[in-house]
Amino acid sequence: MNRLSHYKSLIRFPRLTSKPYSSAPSSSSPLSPIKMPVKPKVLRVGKIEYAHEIWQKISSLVEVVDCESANREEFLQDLAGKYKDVTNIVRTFASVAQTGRFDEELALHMPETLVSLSHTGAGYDQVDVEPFTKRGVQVSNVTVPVEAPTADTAVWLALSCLRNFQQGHELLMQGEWLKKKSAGAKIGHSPEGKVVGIMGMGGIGKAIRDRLKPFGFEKIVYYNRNQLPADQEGGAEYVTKEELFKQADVIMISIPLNANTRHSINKESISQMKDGVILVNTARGAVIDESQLPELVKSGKIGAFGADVFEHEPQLAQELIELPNVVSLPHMGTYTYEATKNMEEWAAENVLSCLQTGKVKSIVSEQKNMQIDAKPLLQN
Ligand SMILES: O=CC(=O)O
Repeated sequence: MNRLSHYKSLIRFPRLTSKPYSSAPSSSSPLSPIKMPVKPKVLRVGKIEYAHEIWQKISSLVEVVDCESANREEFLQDLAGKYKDVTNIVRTFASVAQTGRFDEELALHMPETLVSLSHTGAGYDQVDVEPFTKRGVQVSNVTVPVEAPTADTAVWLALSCLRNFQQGHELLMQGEWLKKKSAGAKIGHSPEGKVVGIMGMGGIGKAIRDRLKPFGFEKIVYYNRNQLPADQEGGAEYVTKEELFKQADVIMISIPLNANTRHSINKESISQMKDGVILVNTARGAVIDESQLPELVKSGKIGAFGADVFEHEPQLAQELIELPNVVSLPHMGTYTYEATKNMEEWAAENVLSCLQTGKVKSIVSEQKNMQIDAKPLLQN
């Protein structure tokens, strides 16, 4: 018999009202169960490029629909219409162009049947977790598959910045090598004697640390909300943020974007850094107040800036990216076949886990204490 015909009652949240949260439980309290029979239905928002095998499996178990809403307005309408009974949503980073951010407004329009929202990426700043928590919706992101490719990108940017490789390449393309009989770029620096400071020692920060170690930097220091247990520090030294700013010649930014970190790297914090500091950002553009960067790079306070992410991407501050000591990439941190496939599979596994156990596999940190009355959506 088709498993779809067996469905289980789910923990649910209060019905929407004009003040939907007034009686909603907090993230640390149990959700009030409203029993409701639900037939699992997964909504995919954004294109699946490579993870076809696992989606075939999910499609054999439950109904899977692809979001066809042309824009946010239509999506809001469709959530009350053709998507009114979805139980799980999986979304991609690029789909923000289709639906806009998953903010409070979207959370309030989500169907009551929704159990989980899975983001296909590490950084889930496009999702405001709190309103989804208040509605009892589990939010998951992708962790492990993102770490190595993002760290590779960070290392490439750091070396390019240290050695002025981008400037050398541009001069070569302009025929300057032949004319000048020398590289023509500003003389670079070796890792020798330099201190690396890693801001944010999560999975990506650790992967950056491990990749930079063999290059021969003098020391790697890190700042994190909490010091890691000694066996996880991997030879990096825990310091305060101020101490990191004071010591580091190369600062690798690997912190999530949220209300606390937005613009946390700004003129004031940069003034605490060494003159000529190299800044590398593979996190999110908006953790830096980008408007202040051109002046700081031109003055030499920032020796070089390497970035895979920009505050208003894909819109770019032309004045910034045209500077010879700014190395820029169009958000390519995980832009490989393998990483994309692994990330898509991880997000799909979150959906599958929720269907089979009632719990997503990698819940976001804000929801770690959320009590989940896990009931599989699928009967085994
Ligand atoms: O930017 C990439 C990600 O957040 O995974």
